[in-house]
Amino acid sequence: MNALDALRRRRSVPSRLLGEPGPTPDQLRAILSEAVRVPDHGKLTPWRFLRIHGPARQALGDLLAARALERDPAAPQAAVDKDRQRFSHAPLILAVIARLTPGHKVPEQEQLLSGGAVCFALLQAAQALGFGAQWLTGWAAYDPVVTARLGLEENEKVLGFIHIGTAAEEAPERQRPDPEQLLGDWTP
Ligand SMILES: Cc1cc2nc3c(=O)[nH]c(=O)nc-3n(C[C@H](O)[C@H](O)[C@H](O)COP(=O)(O)O)c2cc1C
Repeated sequence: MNALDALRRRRSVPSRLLGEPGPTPDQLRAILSEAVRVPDHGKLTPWRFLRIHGPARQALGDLLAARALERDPAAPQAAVDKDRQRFSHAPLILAVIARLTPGHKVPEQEQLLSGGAVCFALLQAAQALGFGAQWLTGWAAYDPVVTARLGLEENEKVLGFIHIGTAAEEAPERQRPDPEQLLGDWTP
């Protein structure tokens, strides 16, 4: 498959449809090597990865469930259970963490965008190796208690949890915007 075909066929696989096997250590290395090739103004490397796999997935789910009840003691049981299972489907989750340098001549927006490109590159590399993947955030990515437990520093943000695994079934295609509708000509 050429590169354009691969891009045309790209789509996310919902995390609940992702299971074993996940990437081998060599495949993970290949995926990460691809992801760090993103455009990065000023070579700041304004991102890092956190691997969540094995029993750490359930531990993070338990942490989320406890925090969900702390945030809202009346949270419905079904919602809390969903949070508990959030990281238990895909065998591997890579949290992409932005490491921002405030006040740098490379604006923070560009540092964040570079991290967004990393997230997308992870999806593409995982798909190129035959895996399914999905980029998720959810409330936990923005919750200060959860991010502190993930070990984030003051200048860091979760840009996404990239869930990677083997798709149990083909994901449905979603309707895509018509690019012609989005294209305008600048006229002087
Ligand atoms: C920054 C970001 C965060 C996202 N977070 C969620 C999320 O928390 N829950 C969700 O259902 N989809 C989320 N999505 C959407 C999915 O990643 C994905 O786009 C969607 O499942 C459609 O798949 P596609 O990649 O084939 O368009 C997010 C997308 C982005 C870019």
